[in-house]
Amino acid sequence: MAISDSESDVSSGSTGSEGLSDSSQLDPPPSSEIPRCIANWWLNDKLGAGYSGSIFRATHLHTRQIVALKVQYVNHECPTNRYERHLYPLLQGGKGMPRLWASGVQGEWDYLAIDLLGASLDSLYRKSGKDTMDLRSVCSIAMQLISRLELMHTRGVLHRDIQLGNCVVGLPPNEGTIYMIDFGFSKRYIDPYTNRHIPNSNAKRDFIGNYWFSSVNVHCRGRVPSRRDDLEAAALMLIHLLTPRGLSWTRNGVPKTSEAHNRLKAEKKAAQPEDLCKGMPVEFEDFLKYCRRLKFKDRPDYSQWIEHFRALAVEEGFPASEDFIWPPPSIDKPVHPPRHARTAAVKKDDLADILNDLAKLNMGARQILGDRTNVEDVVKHTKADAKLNSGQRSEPITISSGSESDTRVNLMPKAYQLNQLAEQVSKATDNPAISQLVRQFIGVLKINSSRTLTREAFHFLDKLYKQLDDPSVFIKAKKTSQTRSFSEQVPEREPSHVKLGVVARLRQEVQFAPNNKALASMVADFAKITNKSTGRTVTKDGFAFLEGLSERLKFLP
Ligand SMILES: Nc1ncnc2c1ncn2[C@@H]1O[C@H](COP(=O)(O)OP(=O)(O)OP(=O)(O)O)[C@@H](O)[C@H]1O
Repeated sequence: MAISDSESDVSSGSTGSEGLSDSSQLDPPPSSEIPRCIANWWLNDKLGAGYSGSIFRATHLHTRQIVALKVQYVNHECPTNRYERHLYPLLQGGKGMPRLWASGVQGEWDYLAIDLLGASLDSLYRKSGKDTMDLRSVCSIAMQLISRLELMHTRGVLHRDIQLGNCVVGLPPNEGTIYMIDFGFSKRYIDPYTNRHIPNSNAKRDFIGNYWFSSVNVHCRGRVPSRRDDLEAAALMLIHLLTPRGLSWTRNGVPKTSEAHNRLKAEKKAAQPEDLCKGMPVEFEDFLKYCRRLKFKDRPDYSQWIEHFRALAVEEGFPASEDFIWPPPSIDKPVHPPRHARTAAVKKDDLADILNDLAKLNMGARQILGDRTNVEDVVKHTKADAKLNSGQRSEPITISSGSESDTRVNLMPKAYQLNQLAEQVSKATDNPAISQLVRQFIGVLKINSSRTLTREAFHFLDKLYKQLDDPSVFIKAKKTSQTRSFSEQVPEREPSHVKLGVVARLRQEVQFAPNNKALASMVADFAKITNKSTGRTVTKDGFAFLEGLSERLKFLP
């Protein structure tokens, strides 16, 4: 933890200054090293150290009980033990909350004796050497972390410093449980006397939290933290774990100057959920957006999100249990087969192929990929493996095996997204907006479940078709096209085997479409052909067509 924004000697990225004494008024530093024995606790090995103190494995001299002893110089400028000893009693007995066995001050040393726990997620993840964490582990962390926050919030307490280093696993037999630690920045948000929520305020306040995951509202806008901000921090932490090399603003270490801190804040503030979550299952983007939509005093719907992440794990072929299993079992051998042939993100090989296909589209000097840092990274990593596929027939990427009815519950987030996009596209009044919506549509298709066109996806295409087909919608905002649905147009009788040929042609032609009406007719052809094919699968050519459509819309008046 750091006392001011410009402190640099911290590794966790935590920082705070609210309610802390000015360093110029501090008592002199401790006259001696930490003793081997504090109160009745014999200090063994050091487990970790933070800005304000050190943690030791310690043994009780009489009972032989072993605990983690958090030791702090009593007049430290950031006296977090003093705050934590008042917070722990509120959290006792909850799953994943360490027990406080004793606390006090002896001589110059303030100590807390708490349950001895295992490694932090930060250290487990670092030691794994991987540049992303596996999806099953991230789903487990999501379920447990949201549950822990629900418990803390139900007891009237905000954590305010959610980060990997503050989530630790239990020791056997509790190694599947994730515990919250470090309540040094925690605060009651329910006034114990009035039982009311703390008030909001527009006055700028000192930042308390950590650089990596504190919410945009708290970190970048100086707002008062509430339940939504703990949840947003959890969302950012989960997204960080699934992003190759982590969120971009975490890659340069803790900012050493206030200029560097301002740059970090600007980067965090500008990062949109859809960009941060490219290539991830849609639940993560949905979750971040949900947290950001919450109002200051809103109670988050914890159980809904726990169930979304459980459903995601199950769809991936993993157990529904939230237990954290580390190291993760091989992803080649899920406990039961996935209900869909589905991966968390676009497979690296597929992605390289799709991007190669796109690169071959004649778009002149225009940059097709824009600023898609994550995608570029993945492409860089797969460069060696990427096959040039010129002249190859386009193959379906994946085929759905389940019927729509037996997957409806698990596909709720996808269906919801698609319905929202359909709604938005029917109200869009210019081509750049439609282009953006098509891009989002592609994102939802690629990352959620099998890449089939579901009923909701057809609904979106239908609305898109209508909007493109009727130029009058652009004259008066909010007018919705009266064009008939493409499914009502004269049906074509093409055998399913022509699909690949038609979509490949569409993909080529879309870049030269002279106007929206021509694009509308292409959308109708694409939807009809895909509807007729077995499994209604979107092929690589299909995705290239949609990408080309989105690009073309940017340049048509
Ligand atoms: N109960 C515990 N059992 C085992 N290890 C622990 C325990 N509590 C903390 N640790 C270890 O010590 C590290 C620091 O703990 P903690 O975050 O509570 O201290 P801090 O001084 O508040 O740190 P920071 O300044 O990083 O916030 C943790 O990341 C963890 O590795």
